[in-house]
Amino acid sequence: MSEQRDPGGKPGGRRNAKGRQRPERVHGGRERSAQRPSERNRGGDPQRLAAYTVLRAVADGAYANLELPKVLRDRGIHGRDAAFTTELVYGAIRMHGLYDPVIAVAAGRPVAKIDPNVLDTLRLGVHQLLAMRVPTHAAVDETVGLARKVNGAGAAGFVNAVMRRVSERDLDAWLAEVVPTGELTARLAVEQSHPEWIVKALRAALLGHGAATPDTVDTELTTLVRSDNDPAKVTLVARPGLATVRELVEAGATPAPLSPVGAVLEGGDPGGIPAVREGRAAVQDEGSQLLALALARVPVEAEGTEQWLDLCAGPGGKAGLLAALALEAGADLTANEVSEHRTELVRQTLRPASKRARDEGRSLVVRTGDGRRVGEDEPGRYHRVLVDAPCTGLGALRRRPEARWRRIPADLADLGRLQRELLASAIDATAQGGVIAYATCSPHLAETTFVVGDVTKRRSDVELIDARAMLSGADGAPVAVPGPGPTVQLWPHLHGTDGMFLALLRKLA
Ligand SMILES: C[S@@+](CC[C@H](N)C(=O)[O-])C[C@H]1O[C@@H](n2cnc3c(N)ncnc32)[C@H](O)[C@@H]1O
Repeated sequence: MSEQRDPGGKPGGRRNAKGRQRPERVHGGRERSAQRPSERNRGGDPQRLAAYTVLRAVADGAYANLELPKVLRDRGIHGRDAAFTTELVYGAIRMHGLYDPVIAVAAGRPVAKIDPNVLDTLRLGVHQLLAMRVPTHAAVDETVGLARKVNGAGAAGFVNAVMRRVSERDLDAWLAEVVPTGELTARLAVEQSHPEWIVKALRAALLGHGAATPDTVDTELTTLVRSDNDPAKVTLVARPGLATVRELVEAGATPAPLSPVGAVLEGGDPGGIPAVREGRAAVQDEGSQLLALALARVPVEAEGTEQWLDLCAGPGGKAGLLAALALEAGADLTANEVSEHRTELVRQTLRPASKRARDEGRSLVVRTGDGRRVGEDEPGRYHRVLVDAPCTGLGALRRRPEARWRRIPADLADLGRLQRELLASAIDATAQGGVIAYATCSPHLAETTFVVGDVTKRRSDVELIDARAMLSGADGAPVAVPGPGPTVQLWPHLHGTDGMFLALLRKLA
């Protein structure tokens, strides 16, 4: 959980020289306003109102990472105020697996019996009380003000009572109250706010990928699920031949710890960097960069121009890097995507590379199509094929706050079928001696080693190669990956990347 100060404070209150809100009275160590909540701050402040709006949109199916920037832009919320709103939104969504039991105790009723609109207001308030450095009086008063505006006067009284009860204890005391005793997975599910099936799946994945032993798994699992609640750093990729890491460093970033084409932006808007604005560089997780680089590094002998294929390319992050690498290598790239909308996003991403491809007489094709048909339609045509398969995204939970609550175990069955079909099609589409990279942003065994094992055991025209040997860090040294190989699993708590999986397969006769 991160700490973020309240930038706004209470409208109309006394302020110190730095513009900070001054408490009217200090009461038993807690700051309290002299007015009753019903008389104070009747409207809620713009940041909390914006956060509430995003939470309601997410409840209706929106994605926080898409909705929040829109709301911030529409309401003219910038700088520290935008950072405060972001922390409210991400924290309240991520952590409601912990906050809901707290709210239930404080309200004296299960959260299922609380109006969902009011519950979202309370989640925002509880996040301020238990995880942010917002003074108690401001957290209570502003949440009551927000409730009055968006939930009505009756609800505001209830919100006031619940907030006051929550504010009577600190985080440790609430953890002692609501975290169950017993199995670690059940404890972590509440303490670190994850559905328990995900905690169990991550435990199995740590063991199955060789990142933990039965002796170390409890410690590794605790660190891993904690890291899902830490905001991911903004990592940039300098697409080779179009931008350089140096250019990004000169714009304020620092070289990334792992990826030779990566840079970390500690603060500020990536869109303010010319290379990013022009599509020569982009925001991209370091793990994704390492995977695309690994596929490009595998030795392949091809007659004529190498043909590269990104089978599931939307929205185009890896295709953007692969296109730049293909141009550097004198290869052609086809980027395929089943959804028309996402194909358009790939097209936009590849615009700078497409221009260069045209200038150099290279082919860079972006098209819409079902990847499951490509093997049959274009057998043996490609020399390097990426299958960045649709998956549960359990390795990227820190980026998508609502994802953990949307996924259900049943998703694995449908995804597993699609993943197997896409991988089989990719193998069919690969020329003899060519290489296939199967990747997911999930470490779940059912989407990673089980898929690769099932597909490879049914066919004799493919063999696994050591993906670890193709993973080279910023200094040229191998990236340390736990486990016996030949597949690679990256971990947020070990590598600071998304939890990306990579298997490399060589096509035989
Ligand atoms: C994990 S995402 C790929 C991310 C992408 N490689 C990137 O780095 O931006 C998986 C993509 O597969 C697409 N997809 C799903 N089913 C597909 C199919 N049958 N054929 C091709 N693409 C498919 C999804 O629409 C989604 O865009």
